[in-house]
Amino acid sequence: MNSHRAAEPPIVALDFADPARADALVRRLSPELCRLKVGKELFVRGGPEAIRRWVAEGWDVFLDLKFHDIPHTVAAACRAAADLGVWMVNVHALGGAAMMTAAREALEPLGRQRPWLIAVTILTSHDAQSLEAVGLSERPAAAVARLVALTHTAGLDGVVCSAQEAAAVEAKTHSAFRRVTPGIRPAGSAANDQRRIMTPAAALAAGATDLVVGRPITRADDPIVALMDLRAEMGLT
Ligand SMILES: O=C(O)c1cc(=O)[nH]c(=O)n1[C@@H]1O[C@H](COP(=O)(O)O)[C@@H](O)[C@H]1O
Repeated sequence: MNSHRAAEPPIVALDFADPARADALVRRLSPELCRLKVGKELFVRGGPEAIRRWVAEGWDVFLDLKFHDIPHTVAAACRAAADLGVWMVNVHALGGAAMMTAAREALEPLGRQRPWLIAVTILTSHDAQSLEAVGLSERPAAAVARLVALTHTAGLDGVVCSAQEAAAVEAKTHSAFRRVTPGIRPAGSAANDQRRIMTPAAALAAGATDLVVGRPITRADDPIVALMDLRAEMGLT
């Protein structure tokens, strides 16, 4: 457990159909309170403009497009993400070692300016049954462990996994290897389509380094109250 270290601010998943609504929420937040995640829906609807603006305003933006393609294409896409000034970018570990290595090598020339590069292991919406249906007959935790090893060997900065696997990831890598965990659900909130979930406090206790939270904040009656409650549960004031 990383109790000796203050938790990093949560990452708010801006999964909105209307870019103006995403911006309206961002206007009520501050970079000291949280980081921002832009995923497929907002990016396809709004494009890179808002990202450039938020980065210029001092926000840490995680561009979550989960690249998964041939190495050349993914490397070029990661470089394009870096050119937007984002703080973190992700690929799918299932794209393989050559793809992840190409992504890392595309970012390396940027030195300290480069974004963190992490790999999604097994989506938090999967359980053992749905994994089996796509041909992965191992338990989610075993599949995550295999993909963590591949990601670590490829030299990436961390993984996206469920908080249920965070402790095992830390044990197999090192404490600075990021364990970015979606599927965070405060006690009593709806799981929605997530299957491998944990509460914020339990996720931190299990060794998650970066908590990703979407609907429990963005669909709350008052997103600011929900964010402050989340921060309180994380031990942040
Ligand atoms: O890479 C991600 O961010 C991600 C990986 C994963 O395995 N599961 C997962 O839910 N996510 C993202 O994390 C966010 C979770 O949102 P909520 O389920 O609304 O809290 C969504 O934007 C997902 O796209």
